[in-house]
Amino acid sequence: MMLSLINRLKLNQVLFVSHLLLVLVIILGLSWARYHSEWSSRVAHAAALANLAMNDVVGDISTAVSGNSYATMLMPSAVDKFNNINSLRFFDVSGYSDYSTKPYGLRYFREQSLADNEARSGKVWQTQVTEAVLMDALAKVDRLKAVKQHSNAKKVDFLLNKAEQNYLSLINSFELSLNFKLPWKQPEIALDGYFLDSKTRSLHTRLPLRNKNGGAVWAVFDASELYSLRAEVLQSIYGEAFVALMLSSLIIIISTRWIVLPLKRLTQHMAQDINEIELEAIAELKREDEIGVLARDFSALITRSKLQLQLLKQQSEVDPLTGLGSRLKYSQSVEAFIKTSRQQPDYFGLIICDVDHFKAYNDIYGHGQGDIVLTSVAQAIRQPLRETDGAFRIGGEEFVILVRVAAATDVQRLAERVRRAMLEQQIPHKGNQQHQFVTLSVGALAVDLRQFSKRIAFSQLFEMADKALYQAKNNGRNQVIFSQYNSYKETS
Ligand SMILES: Nc1nc2c(ncn2[C@@H]2O[C@H](COP(=O)(O)OP(=O)(O)OP(=O)(O)O)[C@@H](O)[C@H]2O)c(=O)[nH]1
Repeated sequence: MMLSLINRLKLNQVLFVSHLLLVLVIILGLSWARYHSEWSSRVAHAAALANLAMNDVVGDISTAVSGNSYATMLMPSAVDKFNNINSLRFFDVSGYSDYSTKPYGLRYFREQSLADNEARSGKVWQTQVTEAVLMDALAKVDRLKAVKQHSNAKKVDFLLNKAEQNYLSLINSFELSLNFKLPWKQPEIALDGYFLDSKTRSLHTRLPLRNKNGGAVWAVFDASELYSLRAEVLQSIYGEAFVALMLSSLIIIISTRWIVLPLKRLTQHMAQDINEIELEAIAELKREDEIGVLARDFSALITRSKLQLQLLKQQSEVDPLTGLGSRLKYSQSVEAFIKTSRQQPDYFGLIICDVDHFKAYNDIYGHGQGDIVLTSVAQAIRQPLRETDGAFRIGGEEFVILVRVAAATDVQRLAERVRRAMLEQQIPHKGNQQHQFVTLSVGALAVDLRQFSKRIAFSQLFEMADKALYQAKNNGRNQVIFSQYNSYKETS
């Protein structure tokens, strides 16, 4: 199916389609590579900017983790600091305090990004709050309340107040942890690495903590701004690819035409009749490339063919035995002969000569000798003719003379001279008992071209001359029977 489709295509179509496919593959490949590198570098740049913005916050968090302290991180000023980081939506801190083996856990989440201009405040909470921790904090409050009943010391008031605050904060964190559902899956990324989540359009980074026991901050940023940049990148790449495709198509069209047009012109030359081909008009002959070679080979072939045709024509127009015109030449010349004759107010003569008893001659003297007689007949015919007259051997021993003369009797006179010229050669012919020499019977027809009707076909004129010849044979041979078109006379 595919193969038959390809076979049906023209050369220029194949060239165009194959080049276009090649160019398409190259443009797609280059565009994809360019998009990939551009997009990757933009994402890397966005991740580096996000990490830079987190730098201060990571410092604060590291200090808090080091001292296992949550209070500073839960203060409104700290939350403001987190809120001020452009596009930060979430972070999760996991690490170990430097002074105890307790795990440290803190989370920040801001519902809406700043991208839609709604600067909502985020929430921060502790993540390692278990019921046991809550019970401990409540027990501490109860203990301090019991102490307060026996003491009015200000320090007890302060400690009780702090314990109550801590308890409330822990309850708050506990509830937040219970109710919070992560909108993202935590990706597996190395420290200082990043990951762009196309589904949620968010950029994830993982930053190391700077305290002794270490830990990491997983931060999530809103990436919608990055995606709008991607649309710009794509648009510019599409634009460049389109321009490249248009330019390439133009080049393909020009180069295809450059190859195919000369071939088309060459085939047009080839389709012409060989005699009408003008070799000088073939511009491709001057080309240096393969088309030039093809054109020169074609030109040499045409020249050779023309020469051979000319040779063949000459051979087919001449009777090889007698050197007179052949039957083919006769049939080609006859109409032209009448047409030329009709331009002048004179006579057209058609003379048919036939060797008498030639079969007998061949039988007695042999075929080779018969051939010599035929050349002698040609000689006898040629003698009285002018250059403008035509003489042909149209059959074995049958000859035709076409002449133009001023008077009808000139045709008769000419026929008579031929007959006599043959007789005068005195070639012995025992089979021609009446005359003893080789003789000719002649049928001659004169046509007055002023009376000549266009409606009469040349074959009818030939029939009339042939009838005269038949009569000459019947009357005893070695004689001329003369007739005229429309009038019929007889001489001997
Ligand atoms: N030698 C030779 N003979 C030829 C050639 N072409 C034809 N002939 C012979 O010419 C003879 C013609 O014989 P016919 O047509 O019977 O006529 P004819 O014997 O001349 O008798 P009439 O025409 O009635 O006088 C045949 O025997 C042919 O073989 C040729 O090229 N060379």
